[in-house]
Amino acid sequence: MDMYRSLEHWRELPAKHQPAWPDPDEVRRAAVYLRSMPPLVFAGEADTLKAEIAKAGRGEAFILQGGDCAETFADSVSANRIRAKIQTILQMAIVLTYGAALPIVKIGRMAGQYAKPRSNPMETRDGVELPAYMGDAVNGHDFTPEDRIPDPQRMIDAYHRSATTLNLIRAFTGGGFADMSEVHAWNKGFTENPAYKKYETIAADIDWALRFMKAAGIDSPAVRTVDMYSSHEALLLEYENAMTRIDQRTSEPYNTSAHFLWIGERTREWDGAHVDLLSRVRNPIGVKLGPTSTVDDALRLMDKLNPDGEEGRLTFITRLGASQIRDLLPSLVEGVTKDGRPVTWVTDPMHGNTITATNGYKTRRMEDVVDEVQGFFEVHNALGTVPGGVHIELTGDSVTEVLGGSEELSEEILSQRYETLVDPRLNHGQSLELAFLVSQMLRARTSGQPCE
Ligand SMILES: O=C[C@H](O)[C@H](O)COP(=O)(O)O
Ligand SMILES: C=C(OP(=O)(O)O)C(=O)O
Ligand SMILES: [Mn+2]
Repeated sequence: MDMYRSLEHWRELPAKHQPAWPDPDEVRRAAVYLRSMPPLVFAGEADTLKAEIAKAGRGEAFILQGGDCAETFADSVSANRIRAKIQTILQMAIVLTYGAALPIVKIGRMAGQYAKPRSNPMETRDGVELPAYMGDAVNGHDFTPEDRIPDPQRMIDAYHRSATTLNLIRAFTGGGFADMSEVHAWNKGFTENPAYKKYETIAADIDWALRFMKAAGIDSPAVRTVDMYSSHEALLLEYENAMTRIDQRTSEPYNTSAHFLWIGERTREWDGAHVDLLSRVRNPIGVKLGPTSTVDDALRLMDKLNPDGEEGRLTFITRLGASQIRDLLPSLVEGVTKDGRPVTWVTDPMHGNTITATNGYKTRRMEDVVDEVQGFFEVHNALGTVPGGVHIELTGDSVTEVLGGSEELSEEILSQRYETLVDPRLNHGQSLELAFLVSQMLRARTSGQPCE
């Protein structure tokens, strides 16, 4: 099969969770437009990220991937909200760097996280049935036929909004905003909140380390700028296909919509369209593995997505749930390790821990999130394998969507600022708290001391 034909092979395979676009001609026109537009990322950047992910797989770096469950077009015009998210990720990264004594690979669920698979394709309210909200790249959230009917023009909007968000990410992370001392100063502000005072000692230690670096004249560009990569779930096949281009350097296909793409738990069939589409591009790729995943599934995915065992190419993002990770993860890791082809293991402690509060809100408990990460470390430490990173749904704002944490967010408070359109996100404080806790787990691992 020639390359151009093989890139379209996914069209012959079963494809789950695709919108019921009313007019196929409009979809084709949108795809033609997208194909005519410039790439959002450069293939060389995806290669650099692949090398970073390879390091995380070997235990020489640690991945922090975070952002909204579903980005929205409304938020994409708010520089403040985007900046708050970037700031949160940078603040978390500095804490993790200190704990791990390793570089942190920063990947946003940003600049393209606009499409969502839903449990039910339809939503019914007061006897009226409409298509479920599938993310701003597909339809609108308002419960009206005008909003909910999938509109291919939205894929074009998603492209433009991804471009402006990515531009802001590049500007902030390269333009002085990411200066380590600045970022650390924000963290000191965080530990001034009485709820988070217990992390003051670590913040003071980081402060001391930074002063030492300054005194010793360590002032490389790495202290003032950071690399931050973009990622999203590669759900919309027409969009991802249109953004797939041949790299002029290597003559290989790359998905140029983001540096890192992942395949969701609901579309990860090894013989399905999503796996086929991503099997043909050279970006680093992730696959979510939920509680029903078997070793056989993992091996088939490796055969399809990384047959030659290229380091950094394939990341398994497990999302097993706090109550199951200690039972389910060991056999998956053992089976994959026995195969010998490398993968990078990342934990998503969000999606296996979703619950419904007694007042009906879709939420998660911070203690479950922390426990799943703890279980992830325990399993890898016991097996002698490498916990390569964390994948978190978060925002930089003070929303009230996840229960618990040191600010003890309760069910009654959820309604105050419940703003997510799909899944509950850690707020700014909860995200930083998680970073402090994971930093302690990383430090315990590096130093060989048990975590308190
Ligand atoms: O983000 C993940 C899924 O898209 C989301 O959890 C699905 O949510 P639903 O069960 O409300 O459809
Ligand atoms: C859809 C998501 O997760 P999963 O595929 O793990 O359910 C997500 O990451 O928002
Ligand atoms: Mn989600």
